[in-house]
Amino acid sequence: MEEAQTRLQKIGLDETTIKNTIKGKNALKSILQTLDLIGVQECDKKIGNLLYEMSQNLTEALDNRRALLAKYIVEGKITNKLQLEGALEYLRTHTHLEQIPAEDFDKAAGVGIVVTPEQIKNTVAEFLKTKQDLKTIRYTYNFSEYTKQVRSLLPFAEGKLLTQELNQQIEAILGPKTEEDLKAAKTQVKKPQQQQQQQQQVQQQAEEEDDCKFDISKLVARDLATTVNSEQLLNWRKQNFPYEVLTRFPPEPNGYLHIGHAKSINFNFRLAQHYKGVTYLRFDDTNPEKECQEFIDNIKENLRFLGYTPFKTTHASDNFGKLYDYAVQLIQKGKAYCCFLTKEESSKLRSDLKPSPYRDTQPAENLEIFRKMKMGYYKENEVCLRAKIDPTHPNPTLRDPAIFRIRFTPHPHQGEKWCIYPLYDFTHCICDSIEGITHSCCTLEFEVRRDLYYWFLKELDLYRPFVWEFSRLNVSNTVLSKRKLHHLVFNNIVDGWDDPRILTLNGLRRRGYTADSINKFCDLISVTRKGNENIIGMHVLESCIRKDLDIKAPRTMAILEPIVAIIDNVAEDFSEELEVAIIPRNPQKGNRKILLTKQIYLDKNDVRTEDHPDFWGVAPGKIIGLKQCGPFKVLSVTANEVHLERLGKDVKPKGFLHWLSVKEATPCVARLYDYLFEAYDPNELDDYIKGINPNSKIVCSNALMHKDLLNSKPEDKVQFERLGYFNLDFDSKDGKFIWNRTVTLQEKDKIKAIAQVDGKQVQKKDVPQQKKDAPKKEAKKE
Ligand SMILES: NC(=O)CC[C@H](N)C(=O)O
Repeated sequence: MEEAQTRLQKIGLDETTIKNTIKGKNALKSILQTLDLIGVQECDKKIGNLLYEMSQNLTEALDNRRALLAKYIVEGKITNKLQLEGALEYLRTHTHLEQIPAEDFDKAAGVGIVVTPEQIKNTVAEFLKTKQDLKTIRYTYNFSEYTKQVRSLLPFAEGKLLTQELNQQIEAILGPKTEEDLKAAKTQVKKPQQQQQQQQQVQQQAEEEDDCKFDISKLVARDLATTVNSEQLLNWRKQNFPYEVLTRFPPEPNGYLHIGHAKSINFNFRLAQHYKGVTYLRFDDTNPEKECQEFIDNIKENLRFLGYTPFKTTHASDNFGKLYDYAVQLIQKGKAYCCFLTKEESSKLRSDLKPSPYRDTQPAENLEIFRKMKMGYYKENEVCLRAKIDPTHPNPTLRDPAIFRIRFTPHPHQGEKWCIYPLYDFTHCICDSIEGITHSCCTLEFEVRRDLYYWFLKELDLYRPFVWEFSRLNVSNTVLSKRKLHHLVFNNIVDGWDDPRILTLNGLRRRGYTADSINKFCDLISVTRKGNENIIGMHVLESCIRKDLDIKAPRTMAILEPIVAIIDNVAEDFSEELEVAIIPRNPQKGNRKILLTKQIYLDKNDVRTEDHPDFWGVAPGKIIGLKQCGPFKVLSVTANEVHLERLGKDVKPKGFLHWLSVKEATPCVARLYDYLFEAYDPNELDDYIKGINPNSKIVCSNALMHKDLLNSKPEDKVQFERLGYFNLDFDSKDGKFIWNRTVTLQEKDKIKAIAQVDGKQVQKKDVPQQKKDAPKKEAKKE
């Protein structure tokens, strides 16, 4: 490993990349293979990074192009990531070519397009002429927006040069920053540290644009440039579909949707909307053994929940008749044959790159067998229909893949009509084509299948949509693969498909995630072709819901583990009505009333019989605050009772606790959730189950809530002060209230590092020791 590290250092990779590469075994193998292939020991950082990027993007199908790409990089023909992406894109769409035509390839990779400093200068100058308000808004202009816009004018220019030039010219126009400018910047962002951070982020973002983050317009432009359809086919599409952009979301109804699907839904719908086009929901229902109505209904419901209305809902299975006819056409053309090999025999031949003995059966005979397959004449697996492509092809998906097979299983949407079913690859492209889809977007695992997709449409002379793959979503501390989710559900490791700890859309919804927060998350992570290995931290998702609920969720109080407290210095029948804002940030939502009485409940977690200097909660002799009603002195504490004395308002306690009057408290249950996996990336473990967090669910059965909540309905959301945001569970009925904690008020790590007591930062030592998942100290001042 040390040797690997030195080698990666010598090509100028940064330490984090090196660390991650060594961890991800495949990543390391790939870059070392590249270096070995071209015999490079040491090189410029820029070349090293490009070689690295290239190696990470080589799929199996492109492995034979490694040398070509490496040569272009080392020779300085490919000098940035945008060019590299162009080159890769070309190779991906031309895997069938043995020899790559240099001229076409160079064009695709932008070889020879040198953007001179002169050009950059002129373009920036032209661009700034269009910004007439710059002199008025001065340095408060939107840096990231500006960068993005110039960048789109000169896509092959080097990012850094471009931003440098932009900064220089702006300074030349505005002159150096005046005191006024500095003030304006300060009022824009309050904390200088935050401002700095933001600027850094923007800078980073601008640099990352070099990574060829595809935005929607680039995607469409590329489509137009590479369009391959004949005029006739384009006309056919134009006449039948009035939308220039038509996308689809094509789930197979064999499971529940998760956050990764939300990414795809969000992308497909937004892409179409952007161009005033529409999106279909298509059930990719070719496998009746795994599909059922329950999943179909659930997918529809999830789309509704997320706020998307498909222009049409279609079923691949509605095209079974057409697919049958297309298969007949292929047979007639001599491009498909019936194959009687067993599964084992055929996979052996396929891995040995040998042809099937049935490959040369004549079309007439194949037609007859295929007709008999449809009539139910053969048994399951006795025979299948295969496309006749190339048994020796380096891309295994092109080695005479099966396209129709026999299954005597009724279909959830077609009933008993069919006993032969088309397979995914054959079905998907034809359905896309029939539906006039312009952009067929899917995750990168499907990349190897793209050539096959194009092959069918070419042979059948059908309109060809543009296929574009994006990287799959990975989120930390959880798993998203269908197989792993199935395992968790069927082994009762979680409580069903809607367990609030998993990221199925039903789970998220039950946890209390709103559609807005999920869509916001999808916007935030954006859609790129960058490697499938990227993991988005769970905290990103959590911060989306926190922000959303901060402005939506009414504030109230609850107690997880009650203990009675008595205020000694007030009368037996004392009661004081306090009026407080429902959502402090949103005064329009009005006020709520709470009652302070002689007897109240506190949370046991905030109470100790013995004091400790690090502790600021309830302990004998302490001064504490109660939310909304000021300071109290703790007179005594026993295991089940606290005595307090109310103090005058001029005393300033360190922290404020949540409480409930015994007159206003009513029973409820609170479920506190934590990450389902302790491991950041459970997929990396030999056995991902070992990464499970044993304390991911804690149920507080004796909790209390304010009685105002007795009218709550499932899916109502509240903030229990200091405890977090909670969602009323679907199981709440017959007077039983179950609250699921959606998220704590502060990020896990931050809770550990600092705590703010009513707006004031306190040192770490002031923070009480917290048990895992114990109620956390509150972050924000209300
Ligand atoms: N091309 C694709 O987007 C693949 C869709 C496929 N039905 C799936 O659910 O994974």
